[in-house]
Amino acid sequence: MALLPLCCNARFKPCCRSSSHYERRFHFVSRRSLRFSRSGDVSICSKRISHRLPPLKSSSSVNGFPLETNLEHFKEEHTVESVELRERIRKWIDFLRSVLPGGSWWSFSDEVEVKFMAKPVTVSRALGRMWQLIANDRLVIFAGFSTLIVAALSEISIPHYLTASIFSAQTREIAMFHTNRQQLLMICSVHLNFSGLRGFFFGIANMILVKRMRETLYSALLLQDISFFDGETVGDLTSRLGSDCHQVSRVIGNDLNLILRNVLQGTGALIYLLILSWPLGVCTLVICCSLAAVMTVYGLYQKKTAKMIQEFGASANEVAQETFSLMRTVRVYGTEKQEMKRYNHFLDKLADISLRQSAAYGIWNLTFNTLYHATQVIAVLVGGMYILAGHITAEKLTKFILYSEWLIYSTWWVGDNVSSLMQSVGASEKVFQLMDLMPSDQFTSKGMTLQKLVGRIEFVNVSFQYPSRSMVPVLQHINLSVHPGEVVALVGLSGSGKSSMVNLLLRLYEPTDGQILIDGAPLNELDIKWLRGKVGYVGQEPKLFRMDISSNIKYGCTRNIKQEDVEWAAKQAYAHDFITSLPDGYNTLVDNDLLSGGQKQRIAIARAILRDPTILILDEATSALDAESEHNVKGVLRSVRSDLSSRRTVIVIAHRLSTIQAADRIVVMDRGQILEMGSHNELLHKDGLYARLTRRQTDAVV
Ligand SMILES: Nc1ncnc2c1ncn2[C@@H]1O[C@H](COP(=O)(O)OP(=O)(O)OP(=O)(O)O)[C@@H](O)[C@H]1O
Repeated sequence: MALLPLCCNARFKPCCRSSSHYERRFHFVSRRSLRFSRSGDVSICSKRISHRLPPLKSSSSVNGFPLETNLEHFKEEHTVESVELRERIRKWIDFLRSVLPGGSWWSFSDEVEVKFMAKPVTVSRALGRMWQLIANDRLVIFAGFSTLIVAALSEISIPHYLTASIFSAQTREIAMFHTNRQQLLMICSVHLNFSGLRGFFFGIANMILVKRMRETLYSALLLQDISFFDGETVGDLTSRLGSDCHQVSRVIGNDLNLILRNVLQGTGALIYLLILSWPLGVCTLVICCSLAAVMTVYGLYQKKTAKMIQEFGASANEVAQETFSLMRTVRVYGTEKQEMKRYNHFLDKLADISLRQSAAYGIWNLTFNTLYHATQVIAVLVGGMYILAGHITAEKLTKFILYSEWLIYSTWWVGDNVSSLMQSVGASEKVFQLMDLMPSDQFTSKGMTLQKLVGRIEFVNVSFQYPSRSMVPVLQHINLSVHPGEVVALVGLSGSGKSSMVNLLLRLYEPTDGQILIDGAPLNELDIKWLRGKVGYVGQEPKLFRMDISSNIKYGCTRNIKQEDVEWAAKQAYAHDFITSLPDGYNTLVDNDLLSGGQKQRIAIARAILRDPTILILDEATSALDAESEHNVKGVLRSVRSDLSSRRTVIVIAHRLSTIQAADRIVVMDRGQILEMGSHNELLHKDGLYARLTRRQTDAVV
């Protein structure tokens, strides 16, 4: 029985230690004399031993050990074995008790580390939501259900005509036999055609539903605040979009379709049975009701397990996604086994739940078969007596047995499909909860646009902390004014809040206090889409999209862009030469891993330049460039400044202080506050943090 070790792991932690563990402890008691037997360190079992042992007396000896001590030792060993045996038996009894219906083995409550459980959704609400999604294509659904009704009713008539044909042949009623045979053929062909159509329409309905669900969920996720993504993992979200949406979509195409078919056929069979013989019909109905009661319990259990499987599946997915995306780090640090262990942790959880799910399925099957055979036994016993008494014919009893089988199988199918429906509803909870998330204010409110953006930026007493770490102040009372066309550099130690200032400027987060003004207008009152169209941004580790280089450079640019414009921007970013040296030039499909960090940065810089932004933000944009490229990109900054017609405000963050010496103003930050401000020479003269950092970098180079 493989069940026991699993159950021990899961539920009997205090008892599940290996026998060698106990052996070690008991030997410890016997060897170190009774002095230690009452210490707190020794378990209940060892205390029991200590009560039974008589005091030590030393008279004669064998092999240098006192004889009585050896005898005592033997007794102790013997007692230890019997205690161990009793302990094992107790464990087994506990286990058997726990696996009885309602026992603790079936419950998941305390051992599940589900990260995020959504609010429970009722079946009617889930169906209502699905109907909303598919309502525009209701014709397909109506066609599906209409063909289903015809197919189900024609199928349920088949046993009647089949039996009638056989018995009319047996009684040599030739005319009746031909009529029955023709009707049977007609009914069979109606059933075949309509069940084909039913499959077709429900297949289409399924496809439409899964597409709508994914569209709706994807767009709901895309419109969330950036802080939402701080709290969710990519693996979890892709799992909702992938397997969960697929599972939920089964509701209409599979579960409802089959439930309705079987309900129709079961009802038809029951009516027919009651007409044939009402006492036998009532017996079968009672059995079906018992089956339905067991099924309800089973269905609810399945719903619960489905939710857990969904959560743990998503967690496993998350681990795999993270490992694959960091494969180079994993390989270099040789942590394959560690990653396997992390993944296995969730696989074990899944296996544990699946084990209980399978056990529940086994019990359900056993119950079903018992009840099913009970109907046959009752039909043969009672029906046989009715035949002997001449109340019914053999033909009627045959029809009865066929239809009672049909009824019981329909009930079974309904149960199976209801439990599958419950699983789908379980999977729908998180999907619907994510779908119901309100889009970020930035997308719902229409802000104002300015006639012309000149690029004045003001931080007025801005304080900020990230929503995911609301206790840690990241920026405190920042006051900074950047003039149009000015190049301002932000420097400071790592974690001092430079990127956070840029995040606020891009309105990826909202300040917790104070406000940011752009050309004198509060940032949160401006149309953010319009503003972002006028801002160029190059981040610390630019990630490129899996499309060709031209498309990557054009990405997000709303103007009509020609190839010459793309090449111009690439030349400005000193990317043209390396792009043209690639076999497919600008048509090269970008794969993040096949380009160097510096090359990716140059493409990202070209993308920012192509937008011709009024405000250009460079966050460590040249960190991966070699000295020559960096010098050239600095040239781009200089040319931006000297070309009066295209003056733009530039905010640049750099750790390499040589990069920003030419900036108009350097802002030195420390622990979320502005410490110093001025030109390179002024700050050197001040001999503060900036001068210290510059000296350190110069020393490091020397
Ligand atoms: N998304 C986030 N959620 C919570 N805390 C964050 C987040 N991003 C940054 N932080 C925290 O905010 C603080 C400031 O980070 P920030 O990235 O602004 O520093 P920085 O000066 O740009 O550092 P670096 O020079 O290393 O890029 C750090 O303590 C960091 O841990």
